[in-house]
Amino acid sequence: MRIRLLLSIMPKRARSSTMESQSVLAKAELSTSSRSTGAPTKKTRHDTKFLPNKIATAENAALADYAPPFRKLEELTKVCEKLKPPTGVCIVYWMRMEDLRVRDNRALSLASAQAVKDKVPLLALFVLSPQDYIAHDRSPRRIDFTLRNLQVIKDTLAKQHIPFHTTTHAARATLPEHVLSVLSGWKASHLFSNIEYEIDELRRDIKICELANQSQQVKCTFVHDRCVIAPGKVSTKEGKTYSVYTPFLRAWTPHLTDKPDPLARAPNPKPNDTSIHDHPIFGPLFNTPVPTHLEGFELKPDDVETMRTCWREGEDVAHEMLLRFLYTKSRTSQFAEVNPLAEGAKEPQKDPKKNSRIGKYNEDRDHVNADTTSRMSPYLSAGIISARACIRATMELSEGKKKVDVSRDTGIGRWVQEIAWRDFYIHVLANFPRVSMGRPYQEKFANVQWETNEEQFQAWKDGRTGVPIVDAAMRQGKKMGWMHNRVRMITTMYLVKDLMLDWRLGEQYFMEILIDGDLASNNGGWQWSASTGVDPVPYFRIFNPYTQSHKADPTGEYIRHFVPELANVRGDDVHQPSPNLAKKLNYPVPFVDHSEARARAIRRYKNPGEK
Ligand SMILES: Cc1cc2nc3c(=O)[nH]c(=O)nc-3n(C[C@H](O)[C@H](O)[C@H](O)COP(=O)(O)OP(=O)(O)OC[C@H]3O[C@@H](n4cnc5c(N)ncnc54)[C@H](O)[C@@H]3O)c2cc1C
Repeated sequence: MRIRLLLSIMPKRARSSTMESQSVLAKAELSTSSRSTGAPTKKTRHDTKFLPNKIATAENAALADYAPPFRKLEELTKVCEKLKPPTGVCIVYWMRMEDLRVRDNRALSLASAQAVKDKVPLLALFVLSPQDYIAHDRSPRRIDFTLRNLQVIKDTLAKQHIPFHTTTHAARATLPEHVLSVLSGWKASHLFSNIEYEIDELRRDIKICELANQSQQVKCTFVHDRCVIAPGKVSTKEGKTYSVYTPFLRAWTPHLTDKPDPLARAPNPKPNDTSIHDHPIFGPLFNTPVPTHLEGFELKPDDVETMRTCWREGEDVAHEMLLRFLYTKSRTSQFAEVNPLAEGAKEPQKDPKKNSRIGKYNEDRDHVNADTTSRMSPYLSAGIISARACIRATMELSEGKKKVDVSRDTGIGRWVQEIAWRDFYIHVLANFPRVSMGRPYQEKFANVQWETNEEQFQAWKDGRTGVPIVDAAMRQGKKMGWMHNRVRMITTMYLVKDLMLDWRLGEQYFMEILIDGDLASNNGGWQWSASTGVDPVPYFRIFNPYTQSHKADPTGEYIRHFVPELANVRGDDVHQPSPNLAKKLNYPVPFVDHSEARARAIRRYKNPGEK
């Protein structure tokens, strides 16, 4: 029944190849997507015949949870370690979408060490996979950001005489064979990569390991790099994965002092010999261009400008953003679509531990009317800076104290806890693949009855629900490709509990517009608000969007900026304009009464399957 209800409206992200057959949903995705005013478009898909299946059956999700591909990859990696490949003429580092950096990159560092040991050159590879981007709802903004960063990486590596080759491979099912054939053409003996924990990516790497083990030509090494503490390391006494954050954090913290040191900086790659430029195959790789755009993922012209202003590419920028957060104070003039690193946007603080953005993070982090948070998420989710580099920097701020501050009472400690949330959701993703498969973590809520209302869903996307804080946030997302955490929580809760629309619709939409779209954190956030996830908000604790609005935007400046209809409204009215005022200002009135909607949501969650 639920599926049938969804069919009429539901465009859904797919992560797994063992999905229920729902090509109808996929077709709906192509026809009813979020491509209206202002949002980046996917006008021409790279491959319109590619219609990924959408939601896994409960049985398939349970099977995947029972034997997570992540565990299988770990086992296979051990087998690979024993392989003795024939002598090759190069070593290859395969960069993927979540480790777009040269500094402090474990797989790249290991690949370089192997190249030095074998006295052969190091080569770097990136494969653009448009079908994966369609299946995973990658936003054009994220793809554009990736391409911009790849260009920086190509230039950086070229200075070290390391060629960086970017190719495009259309059919994602044959990506493993494609990568191995590139390696074979280059006569590579070793392949190094950082692990990606999404189910499709894990299955792809498993296939590569299996093929490489069969052929005995290439030794594959997949290493943990994305988290501060690797998935699998933090477990309960019974060896299980934590599904509640607080005990996870308690168990996570002692691992920070493990040996080998999880915070240690991975050495930078060593340069190749300059003679590589004369090599008949490797030399020309220096000249292969990084594409400036990918068909089907082009940005709208005005979006190009905003993305380049708000989210500049490159590792240096990521590190500068971090320093800005650690040493300068937040500004009301910086909460919106401006260059965060513009001259005058920063002002070093005398006592940063108290006065900087991080110093005030504990008190201010939920305020959206200033740039109170780091804005590191686009850089962290694309791996342009490592999470461990962020933690190391907080230690330097704590006057070189050896221990990492994880206290709830300090700004630094609170911020480190947010990085731990990031780890938490990645650990969940690795160990409970069901969250990659469109299933609720808590299967008991799979049958909650959703409304099917395209008009309301569209109004939510467009920021025209008549609830100012929701509308401001949705317009911020559309404009900037980024939203503050607090308003992500408010807007998601509003879609799910007030409008009673399926959380997966919103999850997909966020992926399509955000530049920091990341399956683990996005799914974690959505399932938190939908009360279906690991450690979620209880279903009966429903945000009142108007109370939340006062707390998040105490001055109303954020609403006035993003909702120009309300630009001249002062006082409480900006949070909840009366119907008369709304009419006068050509601003919508809400679709639902909050207390009635709240009662409806509680009823439906209490009795899944019933209206
Ligand atoms: C519904 C929903 C969807 C979200 N989708 C994403 C997403 O696609 N990508 C993404 O990176 N984050 C996502 N988050 C988490 C969070 O909202 C953003 O990481 C944060 O707003 C980014 O701003 P910042 O870098 O200034 O964060 P800061 O407050 O400065 O935090 C520092 C870093 O900690 C991590 N972090 C902070 N809060 C969380 C959290 N709740 N869960 C996981 N990691 C966290 C991020 O890497 C962030 O950059 C989502 C949250 C919700 C509620």
